[in-house]
Amino acid sequence: MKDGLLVKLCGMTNIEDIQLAARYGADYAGVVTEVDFSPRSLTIEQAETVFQLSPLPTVALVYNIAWDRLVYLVQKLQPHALQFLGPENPQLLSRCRDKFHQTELWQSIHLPAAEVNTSNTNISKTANIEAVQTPEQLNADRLTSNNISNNAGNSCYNGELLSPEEAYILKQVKQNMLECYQAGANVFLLDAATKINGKTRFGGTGKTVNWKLARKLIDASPLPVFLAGGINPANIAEAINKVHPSGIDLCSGVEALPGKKDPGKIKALMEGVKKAVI
Ligand SMILES: O=C(O)c1ccccc1NCC(=O)[C@H](O)[C@H](O)COP(=O)(O)O
Repeated sequence: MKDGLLVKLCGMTNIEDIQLAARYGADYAGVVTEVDFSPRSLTIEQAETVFQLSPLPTVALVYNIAWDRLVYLVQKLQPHALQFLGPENPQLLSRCRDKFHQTELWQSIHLPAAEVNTSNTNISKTANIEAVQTPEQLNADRLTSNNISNNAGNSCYNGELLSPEEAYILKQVKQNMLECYQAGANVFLLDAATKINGKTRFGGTGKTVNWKLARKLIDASPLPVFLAGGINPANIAEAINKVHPSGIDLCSGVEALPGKKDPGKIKALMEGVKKAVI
């Protein structure tokens, strides 16, 4: 990875937007690939030209993709990195580590959206998953009130008081990050999971995460961590200064409409980055 604060602009659907991002100094272009719940998703076939022509290192974002299709994706698109949007899956990371030697493995780590009041009652209304059935959804499961209620009592981390719910999430997420690191992950991205229209969304939500938790996870992480979730030109400097990430990752905050970037917003964002890191 490069030195300095890194910028990944995500949800790219066309080469013009990636060229624009490169001109303004972004470091990575993220393309959501075969994710049916994203309005910005491209099929592998649609993404081919974008990956071939990209002036920036590309990150292919996937969710619950079949193994054969993933192998095909890597052969066809040859991304710089694969980013797994699904809940942490050390077995999958290990399998990819063994198979794809040239490809970095990036893992999204989901936290509740910041405006979610993490009291038991509200968590069950907003971040709880109504049908937690598969092992892949364990990440979402850890946000549920049942889990949290077993961990009552305030905890203190680095002198700062955390609510019982925050302390619970911190402990669980640190453990998951450790397992992913041991399985071969190269980068983590902290992003918001939130319910929109009754469905839990694992990214592209425009919602910020709990920055206090994010900072603590970054301080404890053995790997570089990007901060994602609801970052935009107006809050970028504060995000960098408060959270100290290795990089930032954003999508909707620099869009004119879903899937189309806004040059003015990208320019304003990159100016904010420069101001914050000087
Ligand atoms: O961008 C999407 O449409 C998307 C949908 C589902 C999962 C992930 C998605 N994007 C992944 C990203 O890396 C985004 O940059 C990240 O989630 C932050 O999005 P935003 O809050 O809109 O900046």
